Amino acid sequence: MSEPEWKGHVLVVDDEEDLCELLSMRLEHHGFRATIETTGRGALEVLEREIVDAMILDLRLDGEDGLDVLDAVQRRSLDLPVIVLTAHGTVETAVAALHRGAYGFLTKPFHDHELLSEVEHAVERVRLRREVAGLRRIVGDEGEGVRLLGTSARIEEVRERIARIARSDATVLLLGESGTGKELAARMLHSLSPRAHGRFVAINCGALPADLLESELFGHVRGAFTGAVRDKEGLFAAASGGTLLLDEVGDAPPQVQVKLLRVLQEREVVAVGATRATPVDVRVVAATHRDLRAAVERGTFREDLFYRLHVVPVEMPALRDRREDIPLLAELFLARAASRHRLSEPHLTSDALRILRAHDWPGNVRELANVIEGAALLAPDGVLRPQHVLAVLARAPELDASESEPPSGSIDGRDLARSRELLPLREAREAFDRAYLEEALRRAGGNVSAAARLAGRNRTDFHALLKRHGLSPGDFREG
Ligand SMILES: Nc1ncnc2c1ncn2[C@@H]1O[C@H](COP(=O)(O)OP(=O)(O)OP(=O)(O)O)[C@@H](O)[C@H]1O
Repeated sequence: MSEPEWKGHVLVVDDEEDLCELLSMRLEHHGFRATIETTGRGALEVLEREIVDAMILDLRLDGEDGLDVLDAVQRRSLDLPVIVLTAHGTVETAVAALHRGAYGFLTKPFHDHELLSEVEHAVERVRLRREVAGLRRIVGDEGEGVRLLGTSARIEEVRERIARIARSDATVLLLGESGTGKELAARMLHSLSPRAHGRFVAINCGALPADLLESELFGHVRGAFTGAVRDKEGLFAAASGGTLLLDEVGDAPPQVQVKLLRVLQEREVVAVGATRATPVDVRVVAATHRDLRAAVERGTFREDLFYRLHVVPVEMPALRDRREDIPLLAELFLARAASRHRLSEPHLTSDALRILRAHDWPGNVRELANVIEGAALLAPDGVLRPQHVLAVLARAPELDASESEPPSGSIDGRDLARSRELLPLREAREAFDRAYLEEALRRAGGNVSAAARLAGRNRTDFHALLKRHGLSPGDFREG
């Protein structure tokens, strides 16, 4: 069953439980989902695991300084509007809160309409900010999604840096693990640069044998080698006036490294078999997930090329180092999966979100997008629950191409146990059992007796288990 459409999610933090209840009832009456917390710590935990659109914070919490809580909240969620509650006659505290970044304040006692008007404005503002962060474009609109999404300080820094360096023609080196968005960053750089009207061309330097890569990059003349029956333009020429991304540059073979160095130094290319150089007008962006300095030390990467490329390095943060972006990205990838697979009312439960936040994401944003899409397909009603996420995570090795673990079709508990933030054992067991039962049903094509045999249980027991987990064998039958 999906939850009703809320206008926004408001976190109410006050040590007076009665007031919390009252506020929450009023908010819910006006279409907002409300979550109550009575301590600053509890509030921070909610922000860790859920998407919150606005927060109402009493500055006088039992044993805690509300302003400290405000600071901690802002460090964690930069864009969250916080409305502070102050007692009558403490305007100074309210002003101090505004100076420290609070969005607005309400003085007790306040009217319903004051509360609503503050909350509505705050939610509207956060929506706009998130849209500005490029969020809207990704939903059902992948082709044009050339912005790095996220509201964490880390990704905002990267976005700002890219916007700043886009104007120049300097060579940029994008560093970061696989799936962190290096190619997307390169596209964004291109689209913000004066070369945006030119072409963006990308090549993976690790995917082709040396000779072929060389002729792809620099072109060749007729007769340069057997099979070169006519002149061929290289990618440096094809990207003229635009941007060329040398992806996985750390994997470029030595003979190509020499030639790349020459292009960067001389700004001209010599096609394979040619005698004359041709000038090029290309901005070069290189990307790698390797530690290039270490490669230089090992002697597998040229030091002179390293310095040429390392003019403007940009480090793409790993997803586990900006976990606060996970809820937002997850919601967006879910919306995207739902539009692609025509799923109605997609929704992520807070328990599922907790698992997503706890996972280490070796395959970064790409892995998150894949896991969400996989889980969305497992969730018949579009509501992503822990078992759907866990079932996909359990067969995740194929998601990260750089990991060499053999793919496995089975569910194992490592993902549960590996999570930094452990689930309570009971919840983890429940989630595992459910995912296991689903997998058994899937393998048995919805046939209960066969699934029970696979699970080593008798049919009656197995039926009882299915019932307990609300699973219906019919959902797993072909067609
Ligand atoms: N911040 C982000 N916002 C939205 N989508 C993102 C973000 N980062 C990555 N993605 C998406 O994740 C996927 C992987 O990103 P991308 O291909 O740019 O990573 P990469 O670092 O170049 O990976 P690799 O090193 O494996 O080539 C893409 O579909 C990309 O659109």
